[in-house]
Amino acid sequence: MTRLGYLGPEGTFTSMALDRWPAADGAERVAFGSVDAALAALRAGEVDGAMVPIENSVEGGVSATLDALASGDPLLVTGEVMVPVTFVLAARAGTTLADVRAVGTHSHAWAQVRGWMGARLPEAVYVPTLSTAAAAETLGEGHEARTAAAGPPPFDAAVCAPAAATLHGLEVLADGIGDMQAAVTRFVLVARPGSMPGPTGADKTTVVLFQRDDHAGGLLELLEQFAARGINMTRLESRPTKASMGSYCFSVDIEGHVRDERLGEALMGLKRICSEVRFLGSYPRADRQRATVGPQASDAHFAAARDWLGEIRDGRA
Ligand SMILES: O=C(O)C(=O)Cc1ccccc1
Repeated sequence: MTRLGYLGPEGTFTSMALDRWPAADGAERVAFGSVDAALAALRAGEVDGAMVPIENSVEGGVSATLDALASGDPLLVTGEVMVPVTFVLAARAGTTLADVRAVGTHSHAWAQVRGWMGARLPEAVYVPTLSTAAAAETLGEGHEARTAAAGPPPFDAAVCAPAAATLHGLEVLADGIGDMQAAVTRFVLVARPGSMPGPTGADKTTVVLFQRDDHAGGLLELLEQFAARGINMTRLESRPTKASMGSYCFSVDIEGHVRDERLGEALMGLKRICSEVRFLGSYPRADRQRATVGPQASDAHFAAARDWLGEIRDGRA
């Protein structure tokens, strides 16, 4: 049976992403406490795939995921899932808003309820937890008994999904507390290199680019490889390589599949000018939106240009 890891426990937004992933039907779900743990288990062959958060429409990239994919044994993104995120403030029965002195949740959730917290609980102390559902679980009935934790939970309320509050028998003190009601998180299904989904016409490709050296216009040179071939970018982030202060790599999502001519040409261009190009996969877009292809950048245009060059080289033109 296929084993799929995810950032758990049950009730996280990541578990909801797995619910929406058709291939997860009938698979064994294995919860991990962190993105690093899930990806380490995948690299070690303990699971066949892992669902992890990568990007949020309010807070941006999930650094733990971007960094874990940018280094270590190669992994491939094989699909993406979008999940609308709505947050509740949940607590043990009998707790009122006035009792809440400390709030536990995942750092990405905290960043998305900052406005509500500032207005309604400005004095509340933030206690980071490994996931939103882990915070809810800590407040859940019997937690102390199950974990032999000494003393009460280190917070009075959790910011989590409504389902996590229900799962752990918590009362909802406030719902819809996200600062942006339309917040969406993007999750990716990651696998060990092997089979890659074929092109569908509505694909995304993820790469991490490492510059050869630091010089004026360096980033522009990388981006020109996409611009010159009519490739649209959907995400660009710089992340520290961690080697030294000021050393960055660029994590990029582009529209299209590595089998598309324009993408192949761009990746070859990048391979020449970068010290390393880490290919992290081509996979169908969650919204099935077809790629924007710049003028004269279709496969047919590239094929015609290659034929023309071939004729010249062969002395036929
Ligand atoms: O902690 C969770 O529930 C997660 O799945 C990570 C997360 C946290 C906040 C918004 C989206 C995903």
